[in-house]
Amino acid sequence: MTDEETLLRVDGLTKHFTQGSGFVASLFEQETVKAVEDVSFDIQRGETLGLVGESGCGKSTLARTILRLVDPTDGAVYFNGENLAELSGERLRATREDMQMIFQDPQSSLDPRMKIGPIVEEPMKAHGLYKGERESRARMLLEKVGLDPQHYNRYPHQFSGGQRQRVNLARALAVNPDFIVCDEPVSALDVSIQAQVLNTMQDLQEEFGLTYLFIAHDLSVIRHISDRVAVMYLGQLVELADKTELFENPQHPYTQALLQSIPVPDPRSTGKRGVLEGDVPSPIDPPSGCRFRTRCPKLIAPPEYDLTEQEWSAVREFMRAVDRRTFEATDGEAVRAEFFPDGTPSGEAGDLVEDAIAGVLTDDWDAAATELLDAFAEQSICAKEKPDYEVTPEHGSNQHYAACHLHHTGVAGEAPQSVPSVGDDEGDAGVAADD
Ligand SMILES: Nc1ncnc2c1ncn2[C@@H]1O[C@H](COP(=O)(O)OP(=O)(O)OP(=O)(O)O)[C@@H](O)[C@H]1O
Repeated sequence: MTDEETLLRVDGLTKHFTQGSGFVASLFEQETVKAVEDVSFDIQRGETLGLVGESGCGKSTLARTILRLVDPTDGAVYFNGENLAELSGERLRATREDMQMIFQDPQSSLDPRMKIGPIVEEPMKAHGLYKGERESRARMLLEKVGLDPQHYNRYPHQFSGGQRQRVNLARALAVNPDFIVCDEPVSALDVSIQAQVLNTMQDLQEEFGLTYLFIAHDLSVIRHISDRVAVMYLGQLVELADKTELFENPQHPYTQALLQSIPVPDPRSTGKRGVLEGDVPSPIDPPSGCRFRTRCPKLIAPPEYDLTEQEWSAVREFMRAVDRRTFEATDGEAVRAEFFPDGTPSGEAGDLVEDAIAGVLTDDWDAAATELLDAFAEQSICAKEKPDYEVTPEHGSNQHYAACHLHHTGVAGEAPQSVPSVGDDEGDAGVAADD
């Protein structure tokens, strides 16, 4: 891809929030929420980059930082090759016109006292554009987004949720932008009308040559609209690939878990769905190395113990169960039978496991968990290094980024598996087609 094709370049973008301010807060150690950490990607002209991740993983903060609604802690955003931080005056004003945003809640983003025509005209006025032709442009845009231009004088409450989001679309288009950040634009809408609004957005993209950064937590929505997909976990990008590549050949265990947790409408399917274990850690003190490692079913064994895959799997399960106190510990034999039916490992690893079993039997869960985590989890490459790998794609030729150490050449272990496709190629599972 040439620079000509790149509309937006995000380079090492980082946003930390420091809790509390003022004199009293300054007397205490301040907690820093690491909401976005070292995120980099490009968006090509005319494409839709889908950004997906669980609630709280930093999607909105990333979007707001890209648009400079909040200042970044570190990193840079280049739009049309220009560093946004270095723009001022007329260039900054013109760039702000080119970058618009649509939010999740179509109701609260529309002033209930204003008619929809003037709502659409508002950005034109704010930017001093289209004088003398604002009303005709507003009517034209209402029609383009699928509304009746005759409804120019109606109020937002006279429209359905889907129609109100269409008003928002018309307003975002008012100043003829190149780039629109869409932050969960259909999440608040009934599933039955989501596909209609998404289809309109795709039509508008083609007609107006738009580029979208499309944020959603719903993978079926992401699959419907995206050309490429970026997956975010706890403030960081974990995977980025072409849509087909990401859905058919996911390489990060977090992406795989997300895909496996999409409900499949098949009553015969009894397979265990990929429900993620444990809670998302706090962004105030995120795990070192790979932030997903504390929940990762494929955490890599520390090399020093020379465990078989089966032994490591048992140790990993036991370590997590002790940490989360998910079992009763009254009898050592019962604990061994539950976690190590083939016997505890030999050597140092086995001694550590036996120590931990003794610990939980005397109700010293914290010490047992700390010992196991320090000896095993913290010694894994997953805890020691930030993963950063390019994978050869199986579908298409675009870059496939996967932040998982299973792609490290020195790592022996189970390679990430692809998961079954979750729908047809149009990817409309869960998104109905009618307005
Ligand atoms: N102004 C702020 N001050 C402190 N922490 C914040 C602020 N804004 C966001 N955060 C924190 O940053 C993290 C990321 O939040 P963000 O809203 O970006 O996530 P998200 O993925 O968009 O979630 P959702 O889908 O629920 O909106 C969260 O832990 C959140 O509590």
